[in-house]
Parts: sequence; C-alpha cells; structure tokens
Amino acid sequence: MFFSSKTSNESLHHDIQHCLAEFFAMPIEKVGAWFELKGKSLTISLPFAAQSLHQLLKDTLAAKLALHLSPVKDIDVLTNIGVAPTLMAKRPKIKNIIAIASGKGGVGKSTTSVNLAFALLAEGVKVGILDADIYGPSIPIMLGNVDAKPSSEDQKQVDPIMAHGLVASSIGYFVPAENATVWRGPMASKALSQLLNETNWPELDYLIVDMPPGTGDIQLTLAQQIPVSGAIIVTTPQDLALADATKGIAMFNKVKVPVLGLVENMSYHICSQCGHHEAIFAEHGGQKLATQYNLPLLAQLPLNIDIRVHADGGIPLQISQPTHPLTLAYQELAREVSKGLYLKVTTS
Ligand SMILES: Nc1ncnc2c1ncn2[C@@H]1O[C@H](COP(=O)(O)OP(=O)(O)OP(=O)(O)O)[C@@H](O)[C@H]1O
Repeated sequence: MFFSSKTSNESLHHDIQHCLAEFFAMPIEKVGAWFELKGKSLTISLPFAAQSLHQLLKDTLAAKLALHLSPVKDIDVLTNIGVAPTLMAKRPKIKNIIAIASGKGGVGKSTTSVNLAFALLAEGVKVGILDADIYGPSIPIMLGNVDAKPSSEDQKQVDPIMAHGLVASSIGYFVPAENATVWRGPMASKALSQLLNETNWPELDYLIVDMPPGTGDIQLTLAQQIPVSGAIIVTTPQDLALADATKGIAMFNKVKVPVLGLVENMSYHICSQCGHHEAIFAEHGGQKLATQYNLPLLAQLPLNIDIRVHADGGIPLQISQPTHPLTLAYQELAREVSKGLYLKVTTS
C-alpha cells in the first residue's frame, strides 16, 4: 500500500470539502464544518435549505469518493439552519425572521412572500408566515383560508392557522379587512407586535414577514419592532418601481437590517398560449439596481397567469403543481435566500 491511512483520510477529507464547495459554489473554508466522517459513514449537515438537491449531492459525492482506497459506504444529508444575528432580542422558537418589503404597492410582495414560504418548506425547513400588511392583508386569500378563525387555549397566546404545512398569522383572521384599513400608525404597529408576540409559533427555521408596501414611518417603525435577520426587496423593472425600491434599501440600511437581495417580479411576460417571452416593462432594471447597491438579484420572475391564478385563488402553485417551472424557480429563490442568510451569519 502506497498511502498511510492518515494520508488517505486526509485526501478523503480534502475531496469531500472540494466537492461540497464546488457543488454549492461556496468558499472552501466554509464547508469544513458541514460534515462528519465516522468510519465509512459520511453525514453532511447543510446550514441552508436545499432538500431538492440532497439526492444529487449524494450521487455526486458517491461518484467522487468511489475512487478512494477506503470508499465511503453511507452518505446522509441533513439540514441544520443556524441563527442569524439581530439587533433586537430574538423571539424564542423562531430562528430567523425575513422581511419581504417593497417600495411600492402592487409589485407582488405578498405573492412572493407566500411562494417563497412554500418553496422553503419544499426545501426541507420549518416555515411560518406573518402578514404584516395590516392595511391590506392578502395572505388569507392567498392561502385559501379567509374564513379560518384562530383559537386560543389559554386566552393569552393564539394558535397560528395551518395551511398546507405552513403556519400563518394575519390580522385578516381577526378583523374584517375594511376595519383594519382605518387604523392609524400606532394601532397598526401595536397589531403587528401582537401578531408576532402573541401567536403560539412552533419551532421555526424561518418566519417570513410580508411587510406593508412603502417605506414611510409605519414601515420604519415595523422594521424596528421585530428582530429581522434579513430583508428582501421586491420590485418590478420599471424606473418608478426601482426608485421606490432604492428607498426600501435605504430604510433597511438605516435600521441596520442586512438586505439579502432583490427579487424582480413581472420581469417579462410569458404568453400562456405560445410560451413566447416578452419584456413588456423595461429590461435589466433589477440587475442595474442590484449592481449599484452590490446586492444579489435573487430571482427574476415572469408576469404569468399561473402565478396570478394560484395566488388569488388560494391554491398555492407549490402544492398543486410541484413540478411547474415557476414552482422550481421559487425553489431556486428559496435556496438562494437561505444560502444568502447563512453567508451573512458567517461573515458578520
Ligand atoms: N409574477 C406575477 N404574474 C402574474 N400576476 C402576479 C405576479 N405577481 C403578482 N401578481 C398578481 O398581482 C396582484 C398584486 O400582487 P400582490 O398582492 O402580491 O402585490 P403586493 O405588492 O403585495 O400588493 P400590496 O401593495 O397591495 O400589498 C395580485 O393579483 C397577484 O396575483
């Protein structure tokens, strides 16, 4: 035998590290802590959501390591999401809160929040959604459960509503939408604190918070009231929307919440008849903004009838059409968001 067992073990570790770094396009120094090799069993604990890639990762590792003198026999891939730092004290049980914001109304912030939440769930993590859009709560509509009524065992904490594996809370479950629209700023912020603090959340890796549109005082207060780990700005490609998205970035910078990136929604139109792609708004707007602020452009999602029908019809795309190209696009977004937050955790 040419190699001592130490050398062959070192080369095995080296190959595992290289394979993980290459597979996830991560710096090699990050991946060393993700795996444990015990005899011939390899356990990978991924610090971000990527369940749809676990099998491919196993196959890739198995092929790479098969050439070793003492090959690995079992490969197990697990998910172990870390806790990103926040300025405010964390909520017990909730590892990370991600705020979804937009400078402007109607750009698809709630649609993105719901699809991202389901996509994270599909990527193997525990997810909740909090509808902070106090003035126009649309999450109950998008989850198809407007008539659901939260219950409470102790009259102090309210149980969240379950929808297709997602836990949700929204002012829309408590008061009719027309009553909420007349609330003033302090009432709206109090309602959000109550929704966050008095909901009996189970253990969650991520709580997605659908913020009210805009970047005014209310949004600023809300962003300061909850321990947000990272924010995502949703925009459409037109100049006006992008100018508002800029204000959103500035708002989160002001409250020292890291912006994880931008989502460009309604980037282009896909014709439902012939599948033709057409840029009906301006092109490259999201990319320009991302470059200007050195932020990742996390996704470019089309204006597509399936997104609208599923969002407004309360039957999530992820649940009813798990292999739809847009379902997969949202899953890619979910993996990017989770990876982005992990990178923020490890570099801050
Ligand atoms: N990519 C898309 N393709 C087609 N329709 C979309 C897309 N994104 C959102 N929509 C539709 O656009 C409308 C507005 O979306 P949504 O409610 O998510 O926007 P919003 O930014 O949260 O709005 P608000 O400012 O009222 O909170 C909805 O009818 C939704 O179904």
